[in-house]
Amino acid sequence: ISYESIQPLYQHIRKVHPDARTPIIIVGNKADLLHARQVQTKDGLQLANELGSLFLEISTSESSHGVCDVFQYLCKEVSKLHHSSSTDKRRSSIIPRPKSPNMQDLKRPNISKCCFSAQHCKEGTKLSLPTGAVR
Ligand SMILES: Nc1nc2c(ncn2[C@@H]2O[C@H](COP(=O)(O)OP(=O)(O)OP(=O)(O)O)[C@@H](O)[C@H]2O)c(=O)[nH]1
Repeated sequence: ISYESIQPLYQHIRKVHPDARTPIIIVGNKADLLHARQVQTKDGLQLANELGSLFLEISTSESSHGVCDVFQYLCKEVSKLHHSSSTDKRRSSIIPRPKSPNMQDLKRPNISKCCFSAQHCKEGTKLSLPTGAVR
């Protein structure tokens, strides 16, 4: 089951991105199929706790909100990282950056809005986290 591949996947992500701040969220789908559940919520929460990630259970068949929450959370976390790393760079830079945007800046997508442009995602959707979720 996919639950067992989370740990090796996590190791791979950490190896490829040694920067420990890469945001990670573990998502259990098909939460509506109660009778077919193979992973208990407490096991998902425990694994997420060990890996320092967030854990969510969603059902894509019931609504798109859960999926939106996942991407909204990740977009916000990446946006925060992006913001803090550019602030760090500005602080440590000896050579001042040009004030007008260069071509690279114009080509860069606005990651903080990547979820809000999705058809079913509403700006301001609140994340509903299960009790005991980390972070
Ligand atoms: N009941 C239910 N069915 C779902 C949900 N999400 C996906 N499915 C169904 O599961 C089947 C497989 O979905 P896919 O999108 O192909 O997912 P996959 O990752 O390729 O396959 P899985 O191994 O099932 O995860 C499809 O018939 C979907 O309609 C869910 O949240 N609830």
